[in-house]
Amino acid sequence: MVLQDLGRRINAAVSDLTRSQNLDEKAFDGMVKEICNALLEADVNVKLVSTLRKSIKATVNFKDLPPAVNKKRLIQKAVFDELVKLVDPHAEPFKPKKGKPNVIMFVGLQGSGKTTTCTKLARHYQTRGFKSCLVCADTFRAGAFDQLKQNATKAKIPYFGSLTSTDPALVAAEGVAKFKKEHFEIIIVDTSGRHRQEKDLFDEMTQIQRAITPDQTIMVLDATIGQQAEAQSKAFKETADFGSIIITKTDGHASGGGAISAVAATHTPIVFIGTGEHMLDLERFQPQPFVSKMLGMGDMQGLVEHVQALKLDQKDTMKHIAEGVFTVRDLRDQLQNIMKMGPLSKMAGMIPGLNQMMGGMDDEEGSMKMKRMIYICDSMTNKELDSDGKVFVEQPSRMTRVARGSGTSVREVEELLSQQKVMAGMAKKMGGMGKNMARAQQQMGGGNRQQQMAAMQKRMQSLGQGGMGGGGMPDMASMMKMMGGLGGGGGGGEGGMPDMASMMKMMGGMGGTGGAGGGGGGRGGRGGRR
Ligand SMILES: Nc1nc2c(ncn2[C@@H]2O[C@H](COP(=O)(O)OP(=O)(O)OP(=O)(O)O)[C@@H](O)[C@H]2O)c(=O)[nH]1
Repeated sequence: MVLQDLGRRINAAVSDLTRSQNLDEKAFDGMVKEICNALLEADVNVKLVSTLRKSIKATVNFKDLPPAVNKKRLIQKAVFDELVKLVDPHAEPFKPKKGKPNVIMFVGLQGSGKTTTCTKLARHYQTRGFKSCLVCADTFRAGAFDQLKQNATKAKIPYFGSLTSTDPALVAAEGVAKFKKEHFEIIIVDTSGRHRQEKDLFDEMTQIQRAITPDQTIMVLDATIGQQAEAQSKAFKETADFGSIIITKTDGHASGGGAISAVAATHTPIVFIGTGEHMLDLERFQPQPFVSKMLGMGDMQGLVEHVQALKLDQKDTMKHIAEGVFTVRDLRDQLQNIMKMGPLSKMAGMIPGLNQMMGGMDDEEGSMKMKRMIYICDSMTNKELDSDGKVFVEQPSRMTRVARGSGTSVREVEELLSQQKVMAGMAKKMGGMGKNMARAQQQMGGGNRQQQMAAMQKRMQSLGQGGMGGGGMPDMASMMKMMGGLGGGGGGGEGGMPDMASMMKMMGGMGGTGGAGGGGGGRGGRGGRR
């Protein structure tokens, strides 16, 4: 996404300055200029850029800086804070209430991604325990109801609409009344769009609004519309007075700055951003984590939320690990969990520094590698799956059978068993930790969450030094679970940072770029035949 390019440019400008020997006012001015150019090229409104420039200069106030002050940190912080201010409307976003109907109406131009986003949002709330449903009040575009129906069915969300009615306000009112009666908590109403804002569209919007009196109106803005975003959102604001914005298609090649400027123009919070066409491609928007991610500093809070929302099934694996066991089936379950998380490149954006590290790592290659590993597991018997893998040492001919059955090679089966052995070695050590969990918790309990996280990281690190050194298969999901439990209030990139070295090692082993055999280093790693 181009916002990442923007982040990279800003980062480079700050890093160049802070690395240079001559940190004088001229160099500082040059950095501010480069940041402003990058923002302007990303379509951020010129007035906003000018304000940002003045604020950075005023905060740093280069002339009056006493020599003892750590200029580098001050400059970095000023740039970060000003970028956060740029996307922070200082308005509280709407929070739906449990146990009562929350009617949410969507508005936006045709093709902005309304229908897709309605379903994503309904699913988002559904997974968080809200009884959610969808109403299609788009009677303008033929096929709109069908599209909503298809999306809703896929996401298992109840829906309402009409193939015959031509009165959107009536359909909306009927749908909302029906779902209120059925005690739905989130009722999302999709409305029609037009190619441009025109009188008919705005009349229709006000009629629907009057008919359903929504608790929240959300405007959907396409990130690709650039500078027009500001005028468009102002026009919608005057008519429909929306309370939140969702920016879609931030995964594309859009500059995105126009949409960001709309926040400032309307003093309205962005609540979510669309990051792809898939149902799960919706991320909660918060100014600090957003800027962190844009600058390549990661978004740990987003990552934890993403993983929690997936509701990964890992009860058995966690129990096994606590007992010091890790079976072939556990490995299979972990592979499945990792595949659910979405493309590695997306996850990498949330993990500080990982994007740069990933370099040429290819999503498709990594995912194909994992799929083949799952095929291997699926060709095993239940007894083999629930074993510690030693059965294959006792009966090597089974490896050939499994390879044949899964359409893979004996080498790949060996690699998988090596991974499992590495993980089993780790589990054995963690088993001790499980037994001593009460004591460990007591040890960690005194501190705050960040201290708890640090304690846990230390544990992971000490385990990782032995077991994962050889490019062992990741236990990413368990790691995430630990982070989920500990890092809830992380505050984005600056909050609880995970142990990046371990994380990257884990991710590195996953990419399928040659290291899967686990041949090197670690005590638990070995690539050879058992
Ligand atoms: N890449 C990407 N595509 C998206 C995103 N959100 C929506 N889309 C795509 O944008 C296109 C238009 O989305 P719709 O949901 O049909 O748009 P709409 O605003 O409902 O359109 P009307 O019903 O005609 O008003 C579809 O192909 C979606 O898959 C996103 O975040 N990223």
